[in-house]
Amino acid sequence: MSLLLDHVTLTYPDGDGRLTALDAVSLEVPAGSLAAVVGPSGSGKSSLLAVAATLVTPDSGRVVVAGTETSSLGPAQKAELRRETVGIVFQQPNLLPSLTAVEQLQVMAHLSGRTSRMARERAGELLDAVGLAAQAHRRPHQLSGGQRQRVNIARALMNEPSVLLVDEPTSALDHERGAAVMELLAGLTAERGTATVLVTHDRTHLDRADRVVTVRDGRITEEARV
Ligand SMILES: Nc1ncnc2c1ncn2[C@@H]1O[C@H](COP(=O)(O)OP(=O)(O)OP(=O)(O)O)[C@@H](O)[C@H]1O
Repeated sequence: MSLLLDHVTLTYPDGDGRLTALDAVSLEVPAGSLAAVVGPSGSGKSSLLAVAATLVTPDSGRVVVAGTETSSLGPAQKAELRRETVGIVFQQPNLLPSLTAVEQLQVMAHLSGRTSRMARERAGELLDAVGLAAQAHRRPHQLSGGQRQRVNIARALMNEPSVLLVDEPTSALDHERGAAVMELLAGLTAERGTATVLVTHDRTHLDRADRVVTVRDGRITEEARV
């Protein structure tokens, strides 16, 4: 299931006028593919992710998440769609300090009404997939920054999302750990068939993306393959 933004325009109030954060942006990300979105600060990257996540409603244009056209959905339906089909990896892991890695993942599953057994099995499988099987019972302060980011990624995959939205995943990591996280995201995208959008201003790891698009002043342009 893919993600489609079709001529999406988003404006914010700006003094007496409006600031155009996204200007007729179109982007289609097929299942199993990773699109990197790069651009300078203030270009509209976070706005693009927020619209794709259905957290912000655009002024015009269509946002189709895993086959569901979102413009006619109410807030509760959007929340349900997000819970069921969208995984979000924020820049800062925002892990709960008192919970172990495996518990961070189990919390997600409980929120969507899965049984404890299903949650435990899936959490274990995902921690293994991100290379943290041995750290499953560690709390955030017992993990490195790179390991915390891996827990963050595994947590976003708990509910088997069709669409994975990732915000600056490598910005707090050194080069080697950043490269490993990108490698992991590309691998998970292909294995699990997510339509992944990764926003970054760090151009160092873009070779792992299937495609790279640039946002500048709210407009999107496709780059030649890196
Ligand atoms: N809630 C808001 N209200 C008003 N203007 C906003 C709001 N959010 C973003 N903007 C403006 O919209 C434009 C795009 O911002 P956005 O955060 O999407 O860019 P960005 O590329 O993610 O930047 P950064 O890399 O710094 O996070 C900027 O001019 C920003 O100031």
